Amino acid sequence: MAIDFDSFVLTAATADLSDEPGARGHADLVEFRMDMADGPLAALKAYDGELPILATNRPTWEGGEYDGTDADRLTDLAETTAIEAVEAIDVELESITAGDADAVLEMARERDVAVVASAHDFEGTPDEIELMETLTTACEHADVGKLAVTAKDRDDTLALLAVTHKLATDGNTVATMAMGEAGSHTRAVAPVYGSRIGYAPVDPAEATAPGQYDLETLAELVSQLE
Ligand SMILES: O=C1C[C@@](O)(C(=O)O)C[C@@H](O)[C@@H]1O
Repeated sequence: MAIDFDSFVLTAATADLSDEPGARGHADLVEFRMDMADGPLAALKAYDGELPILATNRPTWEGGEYDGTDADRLTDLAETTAIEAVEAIDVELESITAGDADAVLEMARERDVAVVASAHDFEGTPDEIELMETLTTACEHADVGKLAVTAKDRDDTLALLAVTHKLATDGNTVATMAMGEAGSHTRAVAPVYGSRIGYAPVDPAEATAPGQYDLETLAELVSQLE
């Protein structure tokens, strides 16, 4: 597998691959938000940047912008695994547990592409037991289990950090972040507790989730806290 997540991977999230040169100085990986892009497969095939790619094709039902059928969405995602620069893909945990993602998972495995199984809560932060269950299930199905919640206060962020710490110290590869203003600091702090992916836009005006820092700021904060 070309990319592993054995240490923290700073990821520049974008819908425009021409952002990549601006990300090189700080990022290890580019998350290409196919669902927010025009002609995403053609853009990926034409990509000649230096950073490897994590391909994400987020549906509207998981907070993204892809509003076609799930079968088409996952077929497009599967197609990206044949592209040299694509070293990881993001698959929604809900698609995985429903059995809808079997073909894309199999393709990724065959082509040695890493899988991030992701779950999002755009409304709030479930209790610690539920966070633990969701993230554990995500870890069971993929190389990285990812959980993004929406924090309203410090109780929420602490619960997320506690679960991150528990699962990471048990040997799981996790990525966590709390969205929203109250959660911003977790983007810098969660890596200290074992989170292995941090997402940030190259251009702060183009954030892909609420509460993100820009790439340069996140790079600086994470390196200071290490
Ligand atoms: O799932 C995630 C995490 C994220 O939502 C965040 O909060 O940084 C940003 C998304 O681009 C990415 O796909």
